[in-house]
Amino acid sequence: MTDRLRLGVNIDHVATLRNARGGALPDPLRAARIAVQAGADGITAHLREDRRHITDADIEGLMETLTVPLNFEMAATDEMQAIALHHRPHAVCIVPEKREECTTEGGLDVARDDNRLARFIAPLRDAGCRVSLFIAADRPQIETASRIGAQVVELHTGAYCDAHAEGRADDAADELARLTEMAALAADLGLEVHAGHGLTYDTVPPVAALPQVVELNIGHFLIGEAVFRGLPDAIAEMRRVMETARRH
Ligand SMILES: CC(=O)[C@@H](O)[C@H](O)COP(=O)(O)O
Ligand SMILES: NCC(=O)COP(=O)(O)O
Repeated sequence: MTDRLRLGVNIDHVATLRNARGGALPDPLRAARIAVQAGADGITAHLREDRRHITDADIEGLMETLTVPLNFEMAATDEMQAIALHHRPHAVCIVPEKREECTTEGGLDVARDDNRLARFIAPLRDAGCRVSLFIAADRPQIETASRIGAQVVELHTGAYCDAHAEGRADDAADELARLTEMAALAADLGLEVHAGHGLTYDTVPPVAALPQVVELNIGHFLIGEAVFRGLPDAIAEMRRVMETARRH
């Protein structure tokens, strides 16, 4: 298998660090530029409703300066829809959000909220954005995503990564089997398949090796790793690990 797997670098946590002190540093836009120079195919940024990391000004700056596609992550709210329709980023990835959560805890419940989400994504598609739904690797979610007109699904890899990190090898294997089966189902239904959340150098290889997966979005680990080895090197190593897994 030789198809190049795209890497989207999520810069949320550069903004987390900036916001810890207020002010302008470290600058997420600079991180985005460096990520692109280091081999990122796209930039991902999540404008949370509480603006805990990425801000409206960050999104505006990314739209003005990015030379690669922006994957704009947002909740399915009227406020976020208006922002997306104003900027018209390359991709809009709709994610579930709970204000009190530490990070995105699960996938969007597309199966239960199908009618509302169908109405919600239609204008985004009409505006030329690729609509992606961030979902668990679960058959009803994937079938509904396809039925309501999403072009892309991003499979949540958090449960797999958590099981791996906690040494629950059997659970990690089960989660990986689920990702494998559901990536195939999504592709069969004509959906473009992405994956992400919590991926590291250790957990990325089997996900990168899934032939249906064409894009990985990775952030928290890379920004953490950048503290020790620098952002270009952290990203270059991720590319190397992904490409090695893809070749085998
Ligand atoms: C949707 C997703 O998995 C992440 O891209 C998202 O950005 C997570 O939110 P935090 O970055 O706030 O943890
Ligand atoms: N959608 C997943 C993403 O953008 C990155 O998630 P993480 O690597 O920050 O956990």
